[in-house]
Amino acid sequence: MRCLDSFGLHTSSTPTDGVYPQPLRPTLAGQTSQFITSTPPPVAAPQPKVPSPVTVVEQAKRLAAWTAVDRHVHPEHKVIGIGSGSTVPYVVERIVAQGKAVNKDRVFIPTGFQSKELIVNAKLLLGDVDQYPMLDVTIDGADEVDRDLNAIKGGGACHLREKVLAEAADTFVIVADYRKNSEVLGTNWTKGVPIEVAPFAYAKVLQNLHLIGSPKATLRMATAKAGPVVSDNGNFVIDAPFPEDMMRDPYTLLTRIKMLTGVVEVGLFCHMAKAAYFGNQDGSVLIKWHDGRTEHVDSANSPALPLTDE
Ligand SMILES: O=C[C@H](O)[C@H](O)[C@H](O)COP(=O)(O)O
Repeated sequence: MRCLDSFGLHTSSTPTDGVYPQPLRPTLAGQTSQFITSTPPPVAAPQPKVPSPVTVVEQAKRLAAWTAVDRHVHPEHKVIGIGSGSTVPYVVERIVAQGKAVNKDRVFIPTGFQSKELIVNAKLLLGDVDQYPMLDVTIDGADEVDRDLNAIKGGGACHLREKVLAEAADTFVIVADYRKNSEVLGTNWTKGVPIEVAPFAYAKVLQNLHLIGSPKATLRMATAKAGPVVSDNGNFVIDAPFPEDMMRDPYTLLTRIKMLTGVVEVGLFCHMAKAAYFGNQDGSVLIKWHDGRTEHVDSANSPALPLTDE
């Protein structure tokens, strides 16, 4: 059943005063209680199950992913790139739903450890980009996308492989929830541009970044390990926030950072995506195309989704 209309509009299930009857207090035998002698208070109707904010975001991710797969992963596509992050599992979910027959002679290329696990666990055929350097389509998430479809990627430190697979694909498509849709990069994603660096060069690159306009650039530290985050390629990651005027021209910024010796790859994806799909809170999907067109798929035409707490 499609029931997306209540998406996110009522997010609290905490009873408010007056909604639920007060509990009856135990009474001594023979003693009269106001609750027993007076008319019982009205009993509130059962509350509909409403999604928590987390579920609304997850449903938005899933809507974007499913819609993008429906439109861009066709039966004739045999080599498919699978990106990284929390939106991509829904991409794999929808591809699996296309059926065993269509998937049996497809090969799936991961952008890192996480997507490799997704592919293997879904019992899809795993390949690598050195065997398949030309992909039909790559679908991936993003940390933020601007009005020209430039994207910040690398919040999960996967942007080197992600960029290789995006560039190797005939079609590169971004899937995300509504929070990632911006006019200018750096508006919502304020942690900075992820920059993968050769470990021995990190201090020198940090100095360079401070000088070119990111005084707060820092080495990304691990949270469940002492020391820095180490990428799937054995490198370190720097997060470099830049002022808005520099973020307004991400391609120039990308080329400046990439010229710093020791930088392996920059999490700015400029002029790469053909389309970006954003799942919205109301169950609709906004599609931004590379040529500036936008398209709005309303909830009635979006793929049907179960609205359950997951
Ligand atoms: O390195 C990680 C990737 O660039 C992800 O695609 C990006 O962080 C978006 O992830 P999510 O879908 O979890 O927001």
